Amino acid sequence: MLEVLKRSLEICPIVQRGEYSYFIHPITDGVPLVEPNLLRDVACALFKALDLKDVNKIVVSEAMGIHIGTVLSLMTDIPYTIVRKREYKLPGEVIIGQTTGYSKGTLYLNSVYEGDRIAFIDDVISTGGTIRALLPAIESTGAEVADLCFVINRGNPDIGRAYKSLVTIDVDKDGVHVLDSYF
Ligand SMILES: O=P(O)(O)OC[C@H]1O[C@H](OP(=O)(O)OP(=O)(O)O)[C@H](O)[C@@H]1O
Ligand SMILES: Nc1nc2[nH]cnc2c(=O)[nH]1
Repeated sequence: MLEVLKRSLEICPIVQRGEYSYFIHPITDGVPLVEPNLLRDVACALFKALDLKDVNKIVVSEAMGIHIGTVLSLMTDIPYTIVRKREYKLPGEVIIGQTTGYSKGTLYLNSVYEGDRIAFIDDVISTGGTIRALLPAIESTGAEVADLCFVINRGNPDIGRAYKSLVTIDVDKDGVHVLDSYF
């Protein structure tokens, strides 16, 4: 398990965004091509790694949490909501400031309510800025984040609580180096 993910990371291209070495990978970018066997590898590992007991909703973030949220939802029959970069002004919408290693923006959380037990998944964690902003926003609704798992962990940031990652990587100008994996 995770051999397909690890191999795909070791061969993925890097581009410089200023000082930031940005890896380009099917799970985090949708390019190069998203191969079905990679999606299956990731979906099965997420399903095995996450504690989904009594979880009634999956939360993912736009854009690249969406394909992994879709496959996990299909496997588990648990519905999911997407934290969007667009405002809807629906009742209960939570507005969240997002800062990553290379961008700043605003996110909008909908469809999470008091009493929900949430599994949060995302394609990558890097500075942890996004999830540090998202966790209190989800909890402000009265929901509980039961478990959270990132497919790729680059940087291993402290987010104030335990979290899971399928693979931990280091990135430099030469490429991606896989340091650790959950399975
Ligand atoms: O730990 P952080 O430094 O906050 O980085 C992680 C965030 O970066 C990526 O999203 P991005 O904002 O690039 O949006 P995208 O999914 O639309 O590419 C990823 O999906 C996370 O949400
Ligand atoms: N694709 C991609 N997404 C990221 N999100 C945070 N860092 C990165 C990165 O280096 N590559």
